[in-house]
Amino acid sequence: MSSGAPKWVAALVDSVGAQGLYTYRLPPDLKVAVGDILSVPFGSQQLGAIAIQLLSTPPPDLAPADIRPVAAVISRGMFSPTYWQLLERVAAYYQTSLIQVIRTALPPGLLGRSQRRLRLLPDAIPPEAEMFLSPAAVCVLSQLQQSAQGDYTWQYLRQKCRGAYRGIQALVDRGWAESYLALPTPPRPQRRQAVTVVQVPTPEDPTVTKRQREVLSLLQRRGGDLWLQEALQYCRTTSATMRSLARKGLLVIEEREVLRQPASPELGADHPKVLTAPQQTAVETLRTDQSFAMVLLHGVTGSGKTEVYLQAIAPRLAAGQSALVLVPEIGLTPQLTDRFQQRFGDRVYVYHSGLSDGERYDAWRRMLQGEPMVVIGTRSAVFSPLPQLGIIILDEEHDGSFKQDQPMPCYHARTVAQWRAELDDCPLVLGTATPSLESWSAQQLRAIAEATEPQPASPEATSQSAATLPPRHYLVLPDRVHQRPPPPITVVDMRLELQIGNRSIFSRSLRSALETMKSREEQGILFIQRRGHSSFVSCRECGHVMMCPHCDVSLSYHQSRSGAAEMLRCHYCGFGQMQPPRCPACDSQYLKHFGSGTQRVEQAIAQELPELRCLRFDSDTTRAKGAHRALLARFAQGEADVLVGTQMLTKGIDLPQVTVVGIIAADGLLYMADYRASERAFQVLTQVAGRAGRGEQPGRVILQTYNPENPVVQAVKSQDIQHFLTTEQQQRQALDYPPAGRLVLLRITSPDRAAAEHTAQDLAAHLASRLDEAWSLLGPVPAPILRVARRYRWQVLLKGAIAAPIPDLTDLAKQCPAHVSLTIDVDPLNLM
Ligand SMILES: Nc1ncnc2c1ncn2[C@@H]1O[C@H](COP(=O)(O)OP(=O)(O)OP(=O)(O)O)[C@@H](O)[C@H]1O
Ligand SMILES: [Zn+2]
Ligand SMILES: [Zn+2]
Repeated sequence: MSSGAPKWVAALVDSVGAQGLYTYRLPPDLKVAVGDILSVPFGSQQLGAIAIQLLSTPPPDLAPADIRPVAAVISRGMFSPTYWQLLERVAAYYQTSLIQVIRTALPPGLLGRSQRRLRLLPDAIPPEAEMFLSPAAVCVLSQLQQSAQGDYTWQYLRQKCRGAYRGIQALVDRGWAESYLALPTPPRPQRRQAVTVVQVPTPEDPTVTKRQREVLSLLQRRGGDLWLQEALQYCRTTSATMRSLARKGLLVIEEREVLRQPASPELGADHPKVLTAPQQTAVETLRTDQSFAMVLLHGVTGSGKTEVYLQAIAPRLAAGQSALVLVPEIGLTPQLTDRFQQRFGDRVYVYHSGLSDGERYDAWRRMLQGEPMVVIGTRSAVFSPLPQLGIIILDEEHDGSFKQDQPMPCYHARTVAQWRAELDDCPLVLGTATPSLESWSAQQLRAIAEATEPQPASPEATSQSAATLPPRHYLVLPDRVHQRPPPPITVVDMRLELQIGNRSIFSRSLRSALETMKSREEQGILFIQRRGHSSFVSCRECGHVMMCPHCDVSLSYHQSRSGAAEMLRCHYCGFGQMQPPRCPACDSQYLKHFGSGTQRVEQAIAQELPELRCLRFDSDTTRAKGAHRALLARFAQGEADVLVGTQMLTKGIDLPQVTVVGIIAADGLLYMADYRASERAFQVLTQVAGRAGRGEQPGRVILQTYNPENPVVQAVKSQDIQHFLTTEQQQRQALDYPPAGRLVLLRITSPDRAAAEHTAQDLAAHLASRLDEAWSLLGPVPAPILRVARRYRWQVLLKGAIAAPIPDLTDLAKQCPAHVSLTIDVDPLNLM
């Protein structure tokens, strides 16, 4: 078969029924490029498709005569060429198919909902054009000529003319009409119901019940003007109650326009702040260097990194470029999004997986328009199709949620962002108070390479020369704004507390700190790693532990407040049951719970420090949409003295009135069977500690532990991050763990126990025979938790030298039986 000009195209068809790529023939005169939006026949339909790959030979399993032709090109150059290069790179590096990457990157229904239109180009049309055209084309032409704008949707033309597709193509080929995708009309303003208190009833008014008065006074405490939904949540009442208050003329319920991004109703504007000297240096570096560079912005907690982002972005927008801001979890950082919206108004778009398909689609179509905008989003937003990208910011770069564990592609948004910055030639800013070992080591490497550059390089040294490494800047914000001191950290040995007879979960220091805090009307944050009440329930007579029937993990005890139902829940699969009154194994009634969680802390406060009002901030209390924001707002407004929460507290909470941070037990974080446990524990503890003393009052942190000597605890206490990272790096080096070496994890899962095990063994044996000496094979072993949600899980870990190319493993999936699934995780973060 002759090669040369491509004659076929593999396309991604926009239909739920479509699987993989479909091959189409290219009609002789039709020019198609990768990324073009096509119209193709699919069954009896004509559907939208994206050209993925041009082929000069057809797939061997298809007879060329059976391959149907592309009907038309609807839109060219919708995505920039670098965008496709990015997707291809992701597919290659993370060992998955391009189509799988496209499914991750593109919102569902992108093409299906797109509006194909045809527009007449009247100046190009010669007199008596009809003479040159087929009847179908004549029909299309006359339809267009009769319309005022000379413009119709394809759909309309198809209804009016037989063979419309061919007719359209003929007009387009001659340059007499052009086909395009209609951009969405500006979204209709969304409307939402709001409640406003308009009248306070007199105390004598007999028509108003006690409960109704309560609701009114609660509403007034929140300013008397709320969204209905928030009001219902806040007052714990029903819309029927609200309506009856409205009928009595005490409040008004009305529809009001919502800003495109549902924020709190009263978000004001915000102006650039006068920068501190280190902020100034950082912003200047980012303004001068506009081409590709990796910038590690290492700013201690409360040093004002956000202001640097804002002022680095502003000139890019002014120059007509866009900015991409990636954050770990959108719901957890309403303050960050608010700051961006206050500064840049409606040029800010929030993009995350919580959006509906329609919202995502709209956001995409607007990005493709190329107007300068700021997109703030989670991991998958790294694929936002912004055509004029001027800067990428990855906030809290150390955060593990930038990595996708499954499904494939198991990508790390930081890695993808680096490629993207390189392809689009713009800086990537990695902001954090606790740099990841990866970013910090890369920074060190670069610094070493630069320091040795002036000498004539030896042949070996050239591979490490600064020229081959991406350009990097290291920017430090060493102090908090306004010279506020970092909060001192007191480590409390809980063993000593026990010795003197204190059995409470609060040490004497923490207790007295909380009491002082309360007397000064300040606020506090209590951190505990687990949600729920207790981590497991076991029988004191026979030792039986209550386990999840679907997973190999113990059930956690949940009781939302004292007196509420006693529940057992699985934190892996969500299974729940009532706590049995007696031990299912021996019928004893002594079931006891062990290990504290947020609910236990909340109950301990109610019992031991009853004057403290408390709010709980964990995934149980923040499940509803907007609940994070609502809870944080209640806390900010002083509705509680302490906020008790999990990991969620670590992210970007900036409240000046918080002076005390208590870490109830650091120990749970310290003993994880994972080579990253220390690094993660250090990050979490430092970030939580950083919530204290951000306002005018100095803060303090009390860290409780049974192991005060632990090096992580010591490092958190001294905040000597350079020392911590250096030691950590040496340990990784000694074991060839990342970033000194590299890992690839194969996860093999199946509902069939034996199949999972056998497949893992087969794959490992197969790999053993073909890996070169740069790689070693660990396993197969059962995953640390063998069974989750009824699937058995086995693992094979590949460990390689940092410079070794990753072996191609894409053929392994074919060796798995039908009911066994294989995930290839390159650079895994989570080995569980
Ligand atoms: N130049 C400045 N002048 C005055 N206030 C500032 C300045 N820069 C930042 N701030 C304020 O300081 C506070 C801390 O800033 P920000 O939240 O950006 O810190 P951060 O470095 O992101 O902290 P963290 O990593 O702990 O989340 C904010 O309230 C911010 O408005
Ligand atoms: Zn028992
Ligand atoms: Zn379970």
